[in-house]
Amino acid sequence: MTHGEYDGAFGGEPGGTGGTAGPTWGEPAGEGRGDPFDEALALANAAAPVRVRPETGAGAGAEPTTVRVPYATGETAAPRSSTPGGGGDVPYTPDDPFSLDDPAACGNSHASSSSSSTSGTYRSPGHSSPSAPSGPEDPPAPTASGPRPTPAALPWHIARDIAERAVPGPPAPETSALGDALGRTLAAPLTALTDLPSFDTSAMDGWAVSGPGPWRLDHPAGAPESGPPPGILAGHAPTEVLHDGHALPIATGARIPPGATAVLRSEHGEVRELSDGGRRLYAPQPAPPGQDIRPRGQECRRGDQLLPAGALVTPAVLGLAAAAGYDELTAYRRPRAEVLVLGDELLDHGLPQDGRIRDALGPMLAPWLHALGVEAATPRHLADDADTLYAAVAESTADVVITTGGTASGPVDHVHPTLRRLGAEVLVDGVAVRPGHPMLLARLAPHRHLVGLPGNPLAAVSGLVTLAEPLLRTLAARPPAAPYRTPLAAPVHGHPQDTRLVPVAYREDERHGLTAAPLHFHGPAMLRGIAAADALAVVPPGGAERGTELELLELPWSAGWSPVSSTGWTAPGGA
Ligand SMILES: Nc1nc2c(c(=O)[nH]1)N[C@H]1C(S)=C(S)[C@@H](COP(=O)(O)OP(=O)(O)OC[C@H]3O[C@@H](n4cnc5c(N)ncnc54)[C@H](O)[C@@H]3O)O[C@H]1N2
Ligand code: MOO
Repeated sequence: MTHGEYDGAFGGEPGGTGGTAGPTWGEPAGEGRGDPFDEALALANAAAPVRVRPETGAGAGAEPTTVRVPYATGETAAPRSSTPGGGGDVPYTPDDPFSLDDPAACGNSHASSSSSSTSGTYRSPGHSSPSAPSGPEDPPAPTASGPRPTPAALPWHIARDIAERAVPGPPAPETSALGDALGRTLAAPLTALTDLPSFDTSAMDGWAVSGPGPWRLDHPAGAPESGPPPGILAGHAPTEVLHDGHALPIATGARIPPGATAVLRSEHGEVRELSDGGRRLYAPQPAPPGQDIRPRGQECRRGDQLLPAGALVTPAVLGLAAAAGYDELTAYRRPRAEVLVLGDELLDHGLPQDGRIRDALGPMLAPWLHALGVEAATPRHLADDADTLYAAVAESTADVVITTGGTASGPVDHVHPTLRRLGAEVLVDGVAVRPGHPMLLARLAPHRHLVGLPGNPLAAVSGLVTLAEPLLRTLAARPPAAPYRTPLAAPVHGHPQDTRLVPVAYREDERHGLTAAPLHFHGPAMLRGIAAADALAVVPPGGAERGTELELLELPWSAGWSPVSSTGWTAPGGA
């Protein structure tokens, strides 16, 4: 299929994105403080210009050029064709900043607002923590419209680092019933409460034998005199000693009787009737001592560490813990997230009509959060109303409130004004990443945060993996995914200054082995690419050639993380 998706994600004003005209946010840049975290936070609130242009690569040395992107224009670039199938995207041409899917949304940086006003209500990290919001009635709602001061977009890796370190660690661990621990992180090592197996166990159906054969087949004590000997079944606790030259039928998993030296599989032995009425067991091969016996403690001894603290409780871990004698586990509780979907244009069912579209984020975010080990209540769709948003955020009891939409500076983009009204401390206000650069992270109270995802659906995914995932990972005490790099199956063009996150699918390549093939339909308003993707490739400014090894962010369902369903948490005010 030939199609021409091109996100055009790099028109606009690169200099603006880089924060060349950053206003004062209350505290100077943290030069010389030594702590990269403080410095990164200072970047987010920098008074001084912050440049994110790469030192090397395609954008190196180039002066930022101002490219005006018509916001509402009749001009529409004709779809370009690109190579069918595989991947790679259309090269960036600086004189044509138009996106085929949405020129305005991506071309023009949110940083292009040139207001030099300062924000007295944003608090820099150096200020004392804001108190928890008191209620929807105070203070008054500021208006959403009008230019917003230009924050400095943070480099993508720094923004992720800030999100990961926005909380010092997880809340205190809890002890829960075994099943409730699924998807959580162990707060203490899993130590065997018993030997495993806890007794010498038959590994096969057959006969427990003592010494070399042939063996006289005993009739177990208490068994009926007629009929085949029932033998020792799993769950029995044989006490009678099996003497040398004797055998007893035994089932897989049954406890080996005292005196037995081996197990002979049923298919390896033959029973013959004797003239005295007894029966004898013959085997063509000898039964060496220990054959088909699982010795007590073979897997572990009581007190052995089976898993370290910090291990993710997967279904397999639940099984191991049960086998090792656990009824409860002590693990970090799942962080609670509340998703607030903003936008009067959104429909929750049926076909898009009359300028209204389906909400693509509500159905996507809750299960995505579950896959990250987060307890996410059913997303709430809020009207585009400042007071409604203020009340919902102020009253939320979630560890992390995740909003979608309303991050830009349109007439009904209420997220920034609401944060100012709440006295929130903005930790990240814009990230040098495409799509999704208007994403934000704010501290509402010492242990409550808000992640503002842009409304364009792939931009929201970008915000989710950039800011929400690292924050929630720290809250859940989950380790970061192991760094993963894979060669590109096709070239990917880059933004001059910003990182790009591009959906990719794994493909076998004759030359490079397993590769990441860039997918089409990666425009900020599109989900078609990500829905077919295994991962997001982190494309550095300037782009990458075929064969270049790029960092990949695997999607939760391809990385093998355990999905966890929501377990009955209902957000206050939630349906
Ligand atoms: N003057 C400027 N305008 C915009 C800029 C800018 O820098 N200057 N940035 C653009 C970029 S980039 C993005 S991304 C968006 C972010 O906008 P918001 O976060 O304020 O989101 P909305 O305006 O509410 O919506 C944007 C877009 O996404 C659609 N949307 C919203 N929610 C959903 C949903 N749940 N499911 C499906 N689609 C959704 C919405 O209808 C809009 O089409 O701002 C640009 N503007
Ligand atoms: O175009 Mo925006 O980059 O979707 O974030």
